[in-house]
Amino acid sequence: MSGIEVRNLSKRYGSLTAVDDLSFTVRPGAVTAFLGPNGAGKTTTMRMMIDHVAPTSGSATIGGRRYRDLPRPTTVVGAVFDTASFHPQHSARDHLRIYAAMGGHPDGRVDHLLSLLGLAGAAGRRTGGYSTGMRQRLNLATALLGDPRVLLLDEPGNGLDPEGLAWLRSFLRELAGEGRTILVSSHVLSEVQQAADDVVVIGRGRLLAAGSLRDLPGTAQDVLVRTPDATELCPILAREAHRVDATGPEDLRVRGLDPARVAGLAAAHGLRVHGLTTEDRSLEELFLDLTGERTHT
Ligand SMILES: Nc1ncnc2c1ncn2[C@@H]1O[C@H](COP(=O)(O)OP(=O)(O)OP(=O)(O)O)[C@@H](O)[C@H]1O
Repeated sequence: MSGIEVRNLSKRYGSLTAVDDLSFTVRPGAVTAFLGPNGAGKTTTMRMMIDHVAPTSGSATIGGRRYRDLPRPTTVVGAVFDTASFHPQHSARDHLRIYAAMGGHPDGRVDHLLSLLGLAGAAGRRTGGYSTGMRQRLNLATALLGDPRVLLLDEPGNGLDPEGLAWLRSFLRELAGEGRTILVSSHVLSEVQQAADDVVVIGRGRLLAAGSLRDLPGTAQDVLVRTPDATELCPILAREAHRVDATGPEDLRVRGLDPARVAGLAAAHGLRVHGLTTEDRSLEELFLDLTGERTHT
């Protein structure tokens, strides 16, 4: 088993609570998007998973063990952080050889990874002249040296162009298809949405939502109700719905109830419904709602 379990994890820096009693799991064989606006605590959480930062309280385990208790951690977990840097005079091949030697990984992994990540042609060039996209690929190659079952990627899409992002998404899907556990953070949902099976959303260090993308409340559909009896119907729907908003004198937007249930509740109370339509909500909207970066109308 190589899932990640985060339990009541907190990190305080003086009076600032960067991570606030977080609990969630990340399963193998899936891409889990770790989402939250800048400063939400994503990097701090991921760094606590690999002992770069000591938790104030709580724990993070990988396959049931703390990182420090793993016998050869780089064969279990590969991590890529935004701040990773390379010696500008070293070529990508030099860089990977050094890290392979340090981790005790076979030298043969170096050329394998260079070609897997599309860097074979540039392998002899000094990394000082690499583009952002090439650096991100080299970061990934470094993390994959130990053929780890778990990958922690902190904002790997930063600075990538649309083509690079598309490549990254399909690469992550491939890795998850091999049964690996992939946790990938981003503050831009659209970067990872198409690649993700699951999401963990945090804001100000706290968990806002976690689970399968499909099962998250609100990712399905909103029901738009046109009714002259909006005032009466609104509180009735609100008892069962996730949320009901009056969008006009005769219009309600209902989240978390299917159209048949909305119609059924109206009929049961003798209230009139003149129109019932559904509207898909994008995860982007859900994300903005959850993180409070947009007030709902
Ligand atoms: N070493 C530190 N000392 C003090 N405060 C810190 C430290 N590291 C992080 N913080 C603070 O903790 C909070 C969470 O930061 P963190 O980098 O984990 O967020 P993030 O979600 O990864 O954001 P970003 O996407 O901007 O990296 C921020 O307010 C940050 O300023």
